[in-house]
Amino acid sequence: MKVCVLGAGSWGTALAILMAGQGTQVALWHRREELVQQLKEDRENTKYLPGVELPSGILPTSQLDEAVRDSEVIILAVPSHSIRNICVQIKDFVHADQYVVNVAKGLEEGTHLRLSQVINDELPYNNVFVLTGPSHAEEVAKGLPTTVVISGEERESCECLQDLFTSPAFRVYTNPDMIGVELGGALKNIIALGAGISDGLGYGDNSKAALMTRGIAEISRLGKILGAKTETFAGLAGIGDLIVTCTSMHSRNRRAGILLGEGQRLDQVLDSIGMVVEGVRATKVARELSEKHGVEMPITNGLFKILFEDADPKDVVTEIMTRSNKHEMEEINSLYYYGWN
Ligand SMILES: NC(=O)C1=CN([C@@H]2O[C@H](COP(=O)(O)OP(=O)(O)OC[C@H]3O[C@@H](n4cnc5c(N)ncnc54)[C@H](OP(=O)(O)O)[C@@H]3O)[C@@H](O)[C@H]2O)C=CC1
Ligand SMILES: O=C(CO)COP(=O)(O)O
Repeated sequence: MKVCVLGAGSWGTALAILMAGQGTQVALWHRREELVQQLKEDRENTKYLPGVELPSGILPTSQLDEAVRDSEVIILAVPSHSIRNICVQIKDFVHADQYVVNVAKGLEEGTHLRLSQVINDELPYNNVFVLTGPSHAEEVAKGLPTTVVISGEERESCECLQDLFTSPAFRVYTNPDMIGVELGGALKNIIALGAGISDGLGYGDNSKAALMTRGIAEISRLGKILGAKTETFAGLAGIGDLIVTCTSMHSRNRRAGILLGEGQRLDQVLDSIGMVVEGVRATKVARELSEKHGVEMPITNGLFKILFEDADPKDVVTEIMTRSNKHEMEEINSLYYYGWN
């Protein structure tokens, strides 16, 4: 199969390396000609993924129409806020039989749409898929064992893409729950910012475990209302991605959180990370969704106050910790289930 990857940031480049390593021909599109020239000359993405050689099967290009027209599979690897724009740019030369695979993790600001819905809006005749899960670009590019999930509406085409992406070091599972896998990928970034803040404040492993566990609880609460299967949040696209993002120094969300916890301002933090920190926009959208649907999301709410209302992270932690007492599972299952009246 011929493939194009739109977006030569860290994830687009790593996926191109993965597929080219298996003999697939990959057009790697980037919007800036100077970066394309640098990729061609050095055979390395020194800005976004330094230290990994680009296999010969990768063709860097700034010609969007050529890259798209020649491909059977189009992989969208730009940040979530650019997904609609890239679809608008390609809609005149996309064919209905081309598969579109989104690998970005986020929700659209304003509309609250999941990214597959945004893509469907602009490319209504294409089959849309999502590839997600615990997968830092730096490790995938080095061939370190990784597991992810692919989701889409048709089982057969999902399995076909499962085969395309699978390698001995990259194991792909299918999951038909598009809503769940997309929400898991988008919402874990909020909790990862929180985990970073906790680290930046000098809090310990207990605090991080609390954030991760109560984080997946609030993700599941919102996800259930939005139509996801709660089991999905116990899988790779849920707790799996949450674990990797909250614990890894590769995570831009966690690193941004650390700097915030150390007292830096959001604009300074985003400048110094220099790559997309999806959790910031996701926090805004998730907070609006939680208000719209009346779902309690104390961690997301706290993050919103830190990011957009200049709240002191320590005060936010105190506020979260001193809410009224609760049962652990009350939001998800009836207490009768546990044998209590
Ligand atoms: N990095 C990772 O490990 C993983 C990332 N993801 C997700 O993949 C998505 C992309 O992340 P990642 O590659 O890491 O991001 P990076 O910040 O590394 O790179 C983003 C790339 O997108 C380009 N870009 C930004 N806006 C536009 C636009 N409007 N049109 C065209 N190109 C644009 C940037 O170009 P320029 O250089 O010109 O600014 C840059 O090449 C995110 O949603 C992220 O959550 C998912 C799994 C793993
Ligand atoms: O989604 C990711 C890993 O699965 C990447 O996370 P960051 O954007 O926080 O680096």
